[in-house]
Amino acid sequence: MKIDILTLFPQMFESPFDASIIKRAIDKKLLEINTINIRDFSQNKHHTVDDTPFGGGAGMVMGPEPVFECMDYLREQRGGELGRVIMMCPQGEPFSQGYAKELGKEQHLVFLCGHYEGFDERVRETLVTDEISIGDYVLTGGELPAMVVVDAVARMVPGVLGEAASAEEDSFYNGLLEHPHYTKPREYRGQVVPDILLSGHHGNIRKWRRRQSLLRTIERRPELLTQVELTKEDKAALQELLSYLQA
Ligand SMILES: O=C(NCc1ccc(CNCc2ncc[nH]2)cc1)c1csc2nc[nH]c(=O)c12
Repeated sequence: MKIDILTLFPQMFESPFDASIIKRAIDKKLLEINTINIRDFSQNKHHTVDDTPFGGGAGMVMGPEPVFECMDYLREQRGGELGRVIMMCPQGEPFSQGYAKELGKEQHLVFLCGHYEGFDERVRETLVTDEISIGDYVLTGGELPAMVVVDAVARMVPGVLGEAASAEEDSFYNGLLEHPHYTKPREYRGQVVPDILLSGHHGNIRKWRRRQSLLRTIERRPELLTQVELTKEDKAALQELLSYLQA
């Protein structure tokens, strides 16, 4: 997968992609991430990229020229056509694991990171295929959101995660919250690991973990349960948990 990121702050992207899974994916040529400085495509002698809004009001708006010029350059670089062009913006569709899976199937993604009050509307109308928000809170720009989306999408690219992790990943898609995890030592500062996990009974361990996931989901995110297909065993466990909780 090839990823192009249009931004005013390319340097922000150096370290997050220079570590861990993403770095390995880049080294394995599964992923290529390029950043392009929108300011390099400003036509005026002061290299400005923003200006005051028509109609008045606070803040500045990112002008259309540098972005259109940059996209022309990129289109030419990429042999005439671009993949999905994703504008990061607070008004966008809320990002999700499903969205990450969908984007993980693409060969080429272009990310547009905004600043100030965002882009001139003609950018959205003409160049953008997707608009994504990473949540209902106000950040200083689109760069961190772009990093979040790139991170989640990169994990979906075949070969980026190890086989084991991706199999484990599928269990995440069952939509429940994860069960507790433990590792050595068995006892630490008086807190012990549940015996079941030391029993070696893999069937019982699987059951225990599933029940823990159900319990944790009920306690913290009950609304997730409506999207999960529950097995007979799950429903029996929930009945038991509910009767226990009501007791
Ligand atoms: O570009 C992003 N943020 C910078 C930013 C923040 C605020 C404003 C609008 N200015 C104030 C206002 N509110 C209502 C009217 N005017 C524009 C741009 C961003 C991209 S994805 C994302 N996901 C979650 N949160 C985010 O902030 C983002």
